Amino acid sequence: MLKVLVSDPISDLGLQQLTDAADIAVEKKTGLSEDELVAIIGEYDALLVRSQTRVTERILAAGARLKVVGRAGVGVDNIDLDAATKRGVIVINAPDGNTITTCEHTFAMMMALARHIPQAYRKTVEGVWDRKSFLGVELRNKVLGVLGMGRIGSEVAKRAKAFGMEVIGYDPFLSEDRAEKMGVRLGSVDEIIRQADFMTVHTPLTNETHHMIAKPQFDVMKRGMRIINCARGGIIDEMALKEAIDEGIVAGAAFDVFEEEPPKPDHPFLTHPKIIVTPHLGASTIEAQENVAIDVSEQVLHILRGEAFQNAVNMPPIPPAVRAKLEPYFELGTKLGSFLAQLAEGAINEVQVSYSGDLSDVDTTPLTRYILTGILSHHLDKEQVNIVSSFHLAKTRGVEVITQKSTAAKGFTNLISVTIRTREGKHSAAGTLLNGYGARIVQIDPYPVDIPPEGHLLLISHTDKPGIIGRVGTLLGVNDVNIATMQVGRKVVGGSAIMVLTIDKPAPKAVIDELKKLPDLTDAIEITL
Ligand SMILES: NC(=O)c1ccc[n+]([C@@H]2O[C@H](COP(=O)([O-])OP(=O)(O)OC[C@H]3O[C@@H](n4cnc5c(N)ncnc54)[C@H](O)[C@@H]3O)[C@@H](O)[C@H]2O)c1
Ligand SMILES: O=C(O)[C@H](O)COP(=O)(O)O
Repeated sequence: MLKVLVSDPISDLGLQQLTDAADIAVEKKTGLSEDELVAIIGEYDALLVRSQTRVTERILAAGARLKVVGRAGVGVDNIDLDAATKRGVIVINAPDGNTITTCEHTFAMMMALARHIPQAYRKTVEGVWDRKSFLGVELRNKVLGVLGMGRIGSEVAKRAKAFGMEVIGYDPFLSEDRAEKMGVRLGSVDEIIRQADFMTVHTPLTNETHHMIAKPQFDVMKRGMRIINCARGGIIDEMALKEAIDEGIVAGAAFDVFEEEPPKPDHPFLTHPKIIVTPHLGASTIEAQENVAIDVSEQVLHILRGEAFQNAVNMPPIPPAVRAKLEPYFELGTKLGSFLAQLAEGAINEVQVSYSGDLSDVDTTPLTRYILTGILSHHLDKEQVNIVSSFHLAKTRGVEVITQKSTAAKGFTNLISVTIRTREGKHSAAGTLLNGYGARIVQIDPYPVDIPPEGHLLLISHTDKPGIIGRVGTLLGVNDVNIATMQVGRKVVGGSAIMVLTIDKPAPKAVIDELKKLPDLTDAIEITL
């Protein structure tokens, strides 16, 4: 008999496929401590959780029979994915089941914010009939900025149109075509903060999105904006938001999620008259809870029975012979992907990968997955992008993936060439493993180079003219940016050229901006690998 432990409140109806299965015993034990879970997890083949149970390395280590952890919801930040991967435990989630529910909560928050409903309710039930203090605003004819146009953001945009709002959306994966079909104006973060009357965030919390709305953004924000966060605490800097409200820049805010959950009792949002809050209720409807439980139960059943499954967020097995051949290239592939994602601007439409030489005689799909992981991790939630999910994520984001093979490798024994196309243009990079010398990037766009793919790189596009290297070196030196190595690549004398510097620590943004102002320099981009 296979045993499944359900350690958080999960819909009974949604679990029915598991409870009805004759070969599976489902046990519900909620509210257990880590020690209590460690003590019993050894008896179970599957563990089902929401966001309350923290699935730690200790729990995974004690799960001798554990084959799968199922998350009835989207975020897997409560599960130690690395530990699960190391122990061969598959982690799956239910990314689609709570999209509409969370979108509707966002709208509930937006309307409550526009009409001061929680504040008015409180006064009314306290016996005060106050019809003067709660003058609201209409949504109609207002501009809604949506940061993150994935599953939830897109649904919010759709509903906003029905309310007569103009929607500006920003998402690195939102193409002009898709935006046009949705009736959404494609904008930048800057355009949204300067133009929107309401702004709602629907991105994962990543290094890039952490505090993406903070003091510098509030300083230039359209006065009177109303802000909603039903995604993850930390995307908006909470303290900077409170100050912006107190200074009259922001008219009000509605938050379902917090940097620390639950927030401390003295958190200023809990008593602020212009901020409304809910306790992470975005996914809490009967329907969403049934949906996510159905999705996760179905996949757990497949996994326990050894059948094909979807929505795994960690590693799948790779045949040993293929792994032996490809493994040395996994890191190079990921770095080439990450390099290009940082270099490219705009929504990615196509990724083209070409394998030459030694690599052409095996199934390179796992390696392509690593390259895509490198590309997608730059914009999506790192915990959700891995070699299992990367193809699926690329497809759902409208990114076409094309692979080619050839036996000739331009003088190298092996060569991986990757080209990314966006609506702004295309960029390519090629890498190889040099016997005894490790990984190298050997081509960037048309320019031959020889760079180890690691650390902090500065890519400077310029015109091939005397003096430019000196000017760049002087500016960096004056600003205490130490150059470790420097290379220059060009196709023709006096034409366009590229300079690649490795620097010991990241250069401040102000220094990059200064670099861009130097004569004959066309662009400067910092890349961290
Ligand atoms: N409050 C809740 O209970 C609740 C419920 C469900 C989901 N969520 C959260 O909502 C968020 C969105 O969920 P989803 O299902 O729509 O995810 P999704 O992956 O479908 O969409 C996220 C989008 O954010 C975009 N993005 C990444 N970095 C960005 C950046 N710097 N600027 C703009 N866009 C960026 C991605 O390209 C992606 O399209 C997640 O953080 C999820 O955990 C919260
Ligand atoms: O990531 C999610 O799916 C949401 O944040 C909901 O989490 P919950 O299952 O704890 O409500």
